[in-house]
Amino acid sequence: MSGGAELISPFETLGIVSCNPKKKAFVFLLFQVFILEGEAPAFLVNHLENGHSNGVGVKSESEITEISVDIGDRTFVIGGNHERNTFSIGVRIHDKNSNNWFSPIVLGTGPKPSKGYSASVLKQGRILVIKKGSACNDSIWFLEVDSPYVREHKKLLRKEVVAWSKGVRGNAEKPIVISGPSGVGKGTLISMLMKEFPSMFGFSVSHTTRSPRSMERDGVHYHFADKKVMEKEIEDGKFLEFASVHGNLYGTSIESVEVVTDSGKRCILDIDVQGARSVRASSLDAVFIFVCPPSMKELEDRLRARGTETEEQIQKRLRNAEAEIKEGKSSGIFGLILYNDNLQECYKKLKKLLGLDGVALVNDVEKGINLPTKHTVSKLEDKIIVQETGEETRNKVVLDLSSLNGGAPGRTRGILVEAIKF
Ligand SMILES: Nc1ncnc2c1ncn2[C@@H]1O[C@H](COP(=O)(O)OP(=O)(O)OP(=O)(O)O)[C@@H](O)[C@H]1O
Ligand SMILES: Nc1nc2c(ncn2[C@@H]2O[C@H](COP(=O)(O)O)[C@@H](O)[C@H]2O)c(=O)[nH]1
Repeated sequence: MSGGAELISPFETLGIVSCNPKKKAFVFLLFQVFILEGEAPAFLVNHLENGHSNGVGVKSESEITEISVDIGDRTFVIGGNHERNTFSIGVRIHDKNSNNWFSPIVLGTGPKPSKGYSASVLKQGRILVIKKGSACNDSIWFLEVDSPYVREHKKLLRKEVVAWSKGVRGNAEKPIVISGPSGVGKGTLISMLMKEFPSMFGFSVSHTTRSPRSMERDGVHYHFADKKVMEKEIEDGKFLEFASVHGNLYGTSIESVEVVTDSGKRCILDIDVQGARSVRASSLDAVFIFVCPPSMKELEDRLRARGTETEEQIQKRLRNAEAEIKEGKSSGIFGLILYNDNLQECYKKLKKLLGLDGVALVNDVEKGINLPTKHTVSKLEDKIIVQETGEETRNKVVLDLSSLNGGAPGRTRGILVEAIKF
């Protein structure tokens, strides 16, 4: 698994030549902009006249529930079924000055439609959206309307942009990115780590357009993907990084990382140097490790002995390896460099680098507190008070948002939850 500078990419077939995968994703997004232009507003301004209080209003009609949030001259209308999208709730913007409606470009994966929402406007251009009646791990969401990530994309796309990010309680350990030339032993080292520490580490299952090897299983080693489907998902902002490696498309979906992190495990990514560069430029705060072979001869021997590639593919991988080793050592992407000569020695060093020689890593993920289905929401500085409604109860859940970190295109972490029962 690995790749150096690969010349052919799926984007070049579209006449787009850029080395930066992020830029390529933006170009795809630009196509979306053209599709959105000229769309008629799907509902009317007077929808907003119902139930506004403190800048947040709720409209509920049988199966349609939407919430409107005022920020300055704009109203963000979240929810409803105007997008006819069963995968993620819709977002519309009403500009009060021009009385115009916009369908913004919506980045990231948002919550699935629900029968009710509450919302609260936060600092840093974020709206907290609570899905009523959802499981605790799916109830807290953030719609970024003026965060640094959104502003960057607005500038690039010259269009209205909003971005979803799922809220996660507590903080998980930093993900680990492992790169190195094909055949150096990345997969072997990762397997050893996962075998020895199964409850501590989880593997980010990448997508690839290459064909499965005989022992590889879909969803375990890779998500084996159709090229067009994968390109569409990249276009939809679902990938943290992607790259053309040894002639195939590979990528890490945001979901793949989050599935691992949500389970309270530390996520390991096995990706090439181009991918590592993109992750480094993203909001994912990770540890970067580069694995070097003792020599090119030894690398070639390992690739041949593995017996998974044709002679032509081996030659291609070896050619790419030279550039990749050079970049891995000199680019400054990788804070840690490991030589995999003797496997057991290298594994010992890896464990030491990760602080596993004696010290146990504990993930501080709070579990088990559900938000009440029927509630009101109020804000007190950095705390959100979710007050259960009903005749008999005064139970509250307090969400402390003072240590939020992360955000779109990944999760928003650091939510501290306290239940107060009466
Ligand atoms: N230190 C080592 N000494 C000898 N053989 C090794 C060593 N480390 C790994 N190998 C062997 O080298 C081969 C390649 O290892 P592995 O598949 O883990 O590489 P990789 O870096 O994950 O490659 P790719 O990027 O192509 O997936 C395997 O057959 C593995 O058993
Ligand atoms: N940029 C990314 N590179 C990836 C990803 N998943 C794997 N890889 C790298 O591809 C090569 C080849 O892998 P192989 O399984 O075909 O031998 C290897 O260097 C991997 O590190 C990914 O999601 N993104």
